Amino acid sequence: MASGMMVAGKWITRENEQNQSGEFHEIPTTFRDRVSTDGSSGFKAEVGRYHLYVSLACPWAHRTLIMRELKGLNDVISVSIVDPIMSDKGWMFSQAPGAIPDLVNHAQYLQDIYLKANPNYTGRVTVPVLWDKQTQTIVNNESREIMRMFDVEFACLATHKIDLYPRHLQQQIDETIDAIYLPINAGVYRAGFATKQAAYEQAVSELFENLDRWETILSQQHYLCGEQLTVADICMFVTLYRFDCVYYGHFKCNLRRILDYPNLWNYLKDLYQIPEFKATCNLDHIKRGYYMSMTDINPNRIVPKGPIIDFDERSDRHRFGKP
Ligand SMILES: N[C@@H](CCC(=O)N[C@@H](CS)C(=O)NCC(=O)O)C(=O)O
Repeated sequence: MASGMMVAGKWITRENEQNQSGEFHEIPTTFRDRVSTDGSSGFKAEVGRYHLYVSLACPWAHRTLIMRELKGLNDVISVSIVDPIMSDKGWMFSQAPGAIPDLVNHAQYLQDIYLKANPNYTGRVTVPVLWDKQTQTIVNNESREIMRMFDVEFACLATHKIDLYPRHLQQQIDETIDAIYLPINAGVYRAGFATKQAAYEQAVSELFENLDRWETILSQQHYLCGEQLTVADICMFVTLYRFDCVYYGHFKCNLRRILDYPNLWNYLKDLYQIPEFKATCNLDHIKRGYYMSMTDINPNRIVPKGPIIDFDERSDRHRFGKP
């Protein structure tokens, strides 16, 4: 997706992440500290201390925003939203509709934040980023860990007492998040960024086999881990929400649309209609973010007008009762 990365604190145009077989591989993130309720990790959960940098286009960042909304942490953790279109220096702050400039560090580019945390930084400059205003550093830039921190470590400061990682389901939730990651969440990218036919076909086959499997599971239960909404559903939602508008066309994931799966489609609408989910959804940022930033696969940067999808249409998930 990106145009470049940092090497020893310098921005360079990045080599593609495909290997010899044309398969796409993610480079792992590097800031892996942790906020804790009691501060024993060196980063205590406190009101106003942390800032979250996100892109509304990015599904990984989207997960953390949903968690922040669902927990009622909006007054505890401040947020900046980058411009939807990636610049040739990576993510950029702007006054674009739906964007929120960096009022904490007054940076122009997200790379400035990484450099502030580590002037010799080597790696990708990705969202989400959780920034500590007190020690002036990045605590963590891995969405799954940030979600967990918001849910568990910030629970004492949260205004909504919802538990999205309940103790009795933890193992099942972790297994579910792992199970959907490679074939579904990353699977769409593996298909979209494949540079060899075989790599593309492999990714698409695995993706749809897994969507078929979850379609069956969701015909029998309300959520991925049973009758309770959990963090695993947030992980699934961010991919399903982008699917028909972006992944189907732009990433060639076109065996079926989510609209063609009765259970996945109703599950998606059901989640979207939860106000805290809806508040984080911005199809304009998503469509322009993907179609205009990824010029390798869409060189003319044309953003399609459609499809027309009514995410507000009534969902049939009430048949499982109230959550
Ligand atoms: N493992 C990371 C992945 C985050 C990620 O890949 N973010 C993308 C946007 S969707 C990004 O910022 N890419 C910029 C780049 O690779 O330079 C997470 O889950 O937090």
